[in-house]
Amino acid sequence: MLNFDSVAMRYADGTRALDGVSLQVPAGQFCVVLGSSGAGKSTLLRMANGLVKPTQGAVQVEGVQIAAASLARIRPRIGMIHQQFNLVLRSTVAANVLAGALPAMPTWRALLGLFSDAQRSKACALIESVGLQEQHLLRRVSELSGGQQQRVGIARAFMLDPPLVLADEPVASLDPQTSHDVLSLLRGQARERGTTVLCSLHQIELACEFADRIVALRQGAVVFDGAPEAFEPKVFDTIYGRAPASAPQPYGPGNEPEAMLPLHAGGMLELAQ
Ligand SMILES: Nc1ncnc2c1ncn2[C@@H]1O[C@H](COP(=O)(O)OP(=O)(O)OP(=O)(O)O)[C@@H](O)[C@H]1O
Repeated sequence: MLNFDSVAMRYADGTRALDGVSLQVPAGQFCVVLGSSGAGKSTLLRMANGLVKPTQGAVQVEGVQIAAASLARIRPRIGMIHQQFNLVLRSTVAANVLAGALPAMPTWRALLGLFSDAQRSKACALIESVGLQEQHLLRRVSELSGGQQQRVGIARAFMLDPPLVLADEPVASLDPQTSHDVLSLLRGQARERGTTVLCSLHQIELACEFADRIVALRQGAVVFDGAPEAFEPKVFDTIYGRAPASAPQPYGPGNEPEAMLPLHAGGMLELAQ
């Protein structure tokens, strides 16, 4: 579904954000990119929808290489969920969710806001499926809590039934309980549709609870790639330079990850110093 082929990113000021990252995310996988601030998570996710062009290597979505010429074809196949929600605060919940359909609409219809009945019905169904009630439909987004706003963001991301969703620290600005609820919702929506998700997070506990696979970055390089239960305190130390506050909860019986692709037994890569 998503392939990063030896990608590197060196920004104009010389910052090396990514350094030779190779990663293949198969269809249907919930893959969490974990790392401390500045590790390169956002850069990696932004490469996957063409917002950042790698200075080395290439990215393919569904086998199509991301390039200026292919972006119009690829973008409607990717749903985006943002840390700061990126909603139009003065607009209603319904209008924000409908905006998720814009990338696939002819420009003139998009400009006039000419959504079809099918699109309106779909938006209503999505709003309900993310746990918002009918009375929320015409409420301004600015009146909602952070957790409710991110539910709107999730509904918008699924409006075109994209096979791939990129979630860039979707719970970074939410409290722990709301973070858990929102990630659970995202995971449920993705599982229901077989959607592939690449999601960046800071919180190891959430990564271990919801990911099929964890890819940990440190200083732009992959230092771990494997199943949550293989994520040992040693790896945590490598990423964050300290021990976890509480031991991550591994998957238990009946809650095994569906798909995982450790690079080799145990999923450990050489640990960067
Ligand atoms: N446009 C830019 N120009 C220069 N340097 C940048 C740019 N964007 C990001 N960087 C740098 O690249 C490195 C990786 O940044 P990135 O935002 O990808 O990390 P991150 O893991 O997402 O961090 P955070 O968790 O704080 O969002 C950092 O050192 C950052 O300062």
